[in-house]
Amino acid sequence: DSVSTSAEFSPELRVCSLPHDITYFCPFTGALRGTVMVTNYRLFFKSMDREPAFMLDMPLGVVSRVEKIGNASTRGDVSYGVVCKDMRNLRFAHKQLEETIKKSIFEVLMKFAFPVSNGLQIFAFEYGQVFPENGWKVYDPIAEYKRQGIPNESWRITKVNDHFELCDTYPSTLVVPVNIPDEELKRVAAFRAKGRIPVLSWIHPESQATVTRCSQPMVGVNGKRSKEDEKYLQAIMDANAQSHKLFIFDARPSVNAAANKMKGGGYESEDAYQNAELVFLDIHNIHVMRESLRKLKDVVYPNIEDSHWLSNLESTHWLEHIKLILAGALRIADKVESGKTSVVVHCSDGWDRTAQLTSLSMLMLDGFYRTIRGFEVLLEKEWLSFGHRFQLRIGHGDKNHTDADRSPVFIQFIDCVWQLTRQFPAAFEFNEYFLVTILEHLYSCLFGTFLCNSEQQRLKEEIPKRTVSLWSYINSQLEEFTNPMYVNYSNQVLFPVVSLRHLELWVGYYIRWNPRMKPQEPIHQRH
Ligand SMILES: CCCC(=O)OC[C@@H](COP(=O)(O)O[C@@H]1[C@H](O)[C@H](OP(=O)(O)O)[C@@H](O)[C@H](O)[C@H]1O)OC(=O)CCC
Repeated sequence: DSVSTSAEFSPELRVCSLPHDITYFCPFTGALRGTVMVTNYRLFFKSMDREPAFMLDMPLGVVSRVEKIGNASTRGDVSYGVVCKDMRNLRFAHKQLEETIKKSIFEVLMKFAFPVSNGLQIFAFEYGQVFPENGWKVYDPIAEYKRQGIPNESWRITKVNDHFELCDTYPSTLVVPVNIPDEELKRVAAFRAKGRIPVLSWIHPESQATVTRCSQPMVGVNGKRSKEDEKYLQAIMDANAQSHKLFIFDARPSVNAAANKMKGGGYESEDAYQNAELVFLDIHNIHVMRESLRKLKDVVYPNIEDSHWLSNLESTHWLEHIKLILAGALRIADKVESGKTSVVVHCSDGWDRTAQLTSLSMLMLDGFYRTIRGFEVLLEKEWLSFGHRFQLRIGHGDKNHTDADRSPVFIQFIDCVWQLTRQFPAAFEFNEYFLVTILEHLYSCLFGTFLCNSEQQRLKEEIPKRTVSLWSYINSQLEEFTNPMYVNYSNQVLFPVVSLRHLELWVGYYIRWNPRMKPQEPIHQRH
C-alpha cells in the first residue's frame, strides 16, 4: 500500500539490487530467502520460495538505525538488524559473500537511510509526481480565520510577525486582541519563552470564548512580572463579554513548571493575574514520552507475552499519558463550551503539549476539523505553522538516533485522535487508514509536509515549491480515507470518556506488523 513512485515522475534510483539470496527473518513467519533491492527511497524484499511471495516494501525514512549482528566467523553469515521508527525491527542475513557485496548492503542502507548525515538530498526533493490538486493550497490562514469570523470587533490580524521579527518559530499571521498595539506585543514577547506570545487558536462562534496558546512566562526564581503580559491576558479576557474569568491551563506537572523557574521560566502567579485561575494538567515532558513509547515497543514487538500482557502494558504508562492528554483537552473544551470562558493554554515551549491540547480541544469543539480537509487545516495550523519541531522530533534522514530532542509527541496526538474515533465512530469523515497513512509519511520523507521545524524555515527552503504535499496524495483518492459511517453533525461538541478503562491500545498501528493480530480484534479482548 505504498505510494507508487512510478519511474516517469520520480527519479527513484535503484542503488543496489542483490540478486544473491538474502534471508529475511520475519518474526512471525520465520526465515525467508529472497532478493533485496534498495533504491534511494525504499528497501524492497521479495521472498523466492513461497506462493504468494512475501514482500516487504519499506521507505528508508523509517529506519532509525542499522546494526551488524554477529561476525564473519559464525558460519560465514553476516546479519543486520534494521531498527525502525515505527515499531518494527527487521533482521536480514546473507551468506559470506565477497567483501564488496557484504559491505555494499550495509553501506547503501546507511547512506540512503540517512541522507542528511551523508550530505545528500532528502528524497522529497527528488519526488515530483503531479496530482490533480496542490496540497500546499489546502491551508490558508486568512481563510481559516475568516471561517472563524476573524477579524471582528475584538480580535485583529496583526502584521507584526510578517517577516518573523516578533517570533521566528511562530507563523507570520497572528490574531491578537484588537486593542493591543504592535509595539506592546513586542514587550509581551520579551516576557514569554522564545517570544511565543498568547495568540488565538479558536473562537467559539456563539459565545466568543477563545482558545489562545503560548509558551511559559519568564518569571524566574525572583518572580519577575510584566505589566504588559498581565494587561495582555486581561485584554484576552475582556474580549469575551460572556465571562469575567480566564483559565490558564499549564500542561505540565506543577513540579516541572516550578523547576523551569531555575532556567528563568515558570508559571503565572495568581496575585499577578488576579482574574485568572491556573490549572496544571500533569502531562510529562518529551523525555518521559520517548521512554514510554520505547517500553511499549519492547512489549509489543516481536512477540506479545499473553500471560503478562496487561501488567506489561500498564508498566509502559503509555495509555496513562494518552489519558492525561485527552483529559486536559476535555477540560479545555468543557470550559470553553459549557463555561463560555476563554482559556490560555501553555507548557514550557508551547510547541509540543500545547499543540496536542489546542488541536484535540478544537477537534472536540468544531466539527469542521473532523472532516478530512478540516483535519489537514488543523495539522497545518496548530502543528506545522505554530512550529512543532518535526525535523528535530523525528530526525528525518539523520543517523543520530540517540538525540534527546527526538520524541513521539505527534504520534501520541494521532493516537488520541484514534481514541476519539473509537468513541464517536460516526463523528469523523476520515478512517483509521487515513491516520496510519499520515504516520507512515511522517517518517517516509516522500512528501515535504513534515520537513523542517517552522514556517519560516519551510519558506526559506522553498518546501512548497520544491516538494509535494502529503495532502496532494491524500486528496487524490479521498474514498480510500473516508469513513463510511460518517454523519456530518458539524455543530456537535464531543465530550469523550477519558477514564483509562475506556481507552484502548491502538493495535491497528502499534501491532500492525504482526499478521497474527487482526487489527479489529482489540488487544484487551483476547482470551
Ligand atoms: C533542573 C533545572 C531546571 C530545568 O532543567 O528545567 C528544564 C525542564 C525542561 O522542561 P520540561 O517542560 O520538563 O521539558 C521540556 C518540554 O518537554 C518542552 O516541550 P513543551 O513544548 O511541551 O513544553 C520541550 O520543547 C523541551 O525540550 C523540554 O526540555 O526540566 C524539568 O523541568 C525537568 C524536571 C523534572
